[in-house]
Amino acid sequence: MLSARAAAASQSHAASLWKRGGGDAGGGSGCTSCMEVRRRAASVAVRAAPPKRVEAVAMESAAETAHSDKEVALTDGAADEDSPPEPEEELPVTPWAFSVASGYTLLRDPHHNKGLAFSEKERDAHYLRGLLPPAVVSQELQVKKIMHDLRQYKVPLQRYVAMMDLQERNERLFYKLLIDNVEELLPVVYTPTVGEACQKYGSIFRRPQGLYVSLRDKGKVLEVLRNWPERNIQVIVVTDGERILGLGDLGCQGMGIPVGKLSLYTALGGVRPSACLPITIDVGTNNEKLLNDEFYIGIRQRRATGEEYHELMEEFMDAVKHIYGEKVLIQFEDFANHNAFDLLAKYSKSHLVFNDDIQGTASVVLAGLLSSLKVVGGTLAEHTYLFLGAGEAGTGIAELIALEISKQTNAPIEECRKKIWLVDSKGLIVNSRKDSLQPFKKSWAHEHEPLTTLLDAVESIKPTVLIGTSGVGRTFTKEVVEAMASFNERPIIFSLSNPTSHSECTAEEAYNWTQGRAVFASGSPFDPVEYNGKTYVPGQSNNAYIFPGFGLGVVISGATRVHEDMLLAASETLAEQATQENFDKGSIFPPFTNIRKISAQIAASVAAKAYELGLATRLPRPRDLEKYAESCMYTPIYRSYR
Ligand SMILES: O=C([O-])CC(=O)C(=O)O
Ligand SMILES: [Mg+2]
Repeated sequence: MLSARAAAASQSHAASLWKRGGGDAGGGSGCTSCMEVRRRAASVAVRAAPPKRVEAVAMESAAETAHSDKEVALTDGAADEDSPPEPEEELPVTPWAFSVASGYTLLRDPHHNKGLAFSEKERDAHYLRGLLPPAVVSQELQVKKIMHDLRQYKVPLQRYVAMMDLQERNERLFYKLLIDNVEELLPVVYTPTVGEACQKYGSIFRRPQGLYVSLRDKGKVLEVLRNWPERNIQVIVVTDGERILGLGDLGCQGMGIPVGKLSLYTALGGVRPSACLPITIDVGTNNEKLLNDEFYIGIRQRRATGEEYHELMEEFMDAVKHIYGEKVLIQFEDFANHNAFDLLAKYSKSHLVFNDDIQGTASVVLAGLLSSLKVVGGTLAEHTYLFLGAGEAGTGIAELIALEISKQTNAPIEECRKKIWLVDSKGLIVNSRKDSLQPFKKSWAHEHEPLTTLLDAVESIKPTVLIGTSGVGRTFTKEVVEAMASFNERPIIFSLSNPTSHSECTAEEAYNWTQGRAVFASGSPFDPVEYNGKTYVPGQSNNAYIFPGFGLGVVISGATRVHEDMLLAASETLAEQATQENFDKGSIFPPFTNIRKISAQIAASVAAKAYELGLATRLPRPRDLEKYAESCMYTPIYRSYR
């Protein structure tokens, strides 16, 4: 947040622009400090406004400053000390004029709108009198009303659309609702409903919620990024839409995923909404259905590949660094295997990058395994692991398990990998297949006779842990699960593919086919299951437990790179949060209701690791990192604009 002086300075900048401005809202590159003005002073580029309204902005900014909490102070500090270098070239003068967010405009500004919660005094001060019905209500009552409305919708997609509308109308209320009702609303704004939303994104599209960078923008990506109205971005989630959850290529409509992930960054991890930037890279789609869909929102061509693809990605990555500096966390999300590993390997040398599907999923599953051990006994090294699916999630998890075993036993990583077996669409990954394997699978090719089915692999390897990351539903058949139950007292079975319809088996199947003995977790949520008079509450092994806290830890420490030890630290911290009470109910994860506390703990351990590794740049190191993380978290309580 700007200091009062800076706000006033910004305001005079706004005012002078107002004098200079030509009128209409529109695109075009924005002067970066004007972007600040737009956000900080709640200005909206619409039309020239009378000077007295400009004063109202200054008052509002001052009020916001007065109410600024640590969440804001942190970003201010960051902006002062660590502002990314200003671009060297001359910035174009924006043709925009700025009016202020008061009156009617204020009601349509989602960052500041409070609807009926504007007080009498605020209504007087901000030209709202008469624009709202007389009732003044609390934020709590607004939450109650919207939850009541949402529950009237029987179709999940209608709830999703209602939530997106709320986010566009009143951002703080959206986050308050999500935080206060996290268990109920996570499946609405996130998996599974977000999957259906992406499939139908063109039809339900109302307003853009992120930035679209398409092949047509080649050579102009910097300009595209400059059009985004925020300056101090801390986290970007970017997808190219090629592997959305387990649903495959959804092209440009994958945008629902970065939008959803970033709303969890804010709700679960406390990163300010204005510091989050959802991006979709549109290089076309190979999804014929979408190419023929009249409502499709992306470019209508088959996917660009090879040099053309990588040139656009490179231009994008360079532009991000140029505009936002080195400390913006770039989360790669739902890229296809054939790009995900290469992009991560390439850009982890030059950028602060994190692949959620490889690293985030690995970290949450490792946490799930560490707490499963408290239920089934043994050490990580004493178990045998079999995966169905050898893509980003499968190999990412496998590698993190091997790393943790190596850390615990001091054995070489190659030895530790031998405890872990993977099955892909062609069968068990074995040495004799090595030549034809994609590079990221090669380290999992062990000595064994070739086997083509999962059931054969289960019967031959006799794993204690079975993990599904195949993206294909119902592949853990009754025979497979019963085989697991025949040689394990407590088989560990994780069906991780998303959304729910792609889960390798349901929670009910896992409990029924093992007579309630399975230690089960899934990627998407399942309702509690009754079996033999006992209620089982299955845990959700979803990277949503990790990435919000992980990202917060990176941001508060000013880490410049992601290191695998930071992932291990996140896993260990999450594993410590599961209690005997959770185990008794059948879950190896704590409930999402505690997630903000858990995220602060994860952030603290990730930040501590970053300091230990010399990767943190925010100095001095706060003494109590958990308290510091908590104090930095965004809260959606309304501010007073008097
Ligand atoms: O989004 C989720 O629920 C988990 C995830 O990253 C994926 O399945 O790709
Ligand atoms: Mg993903």
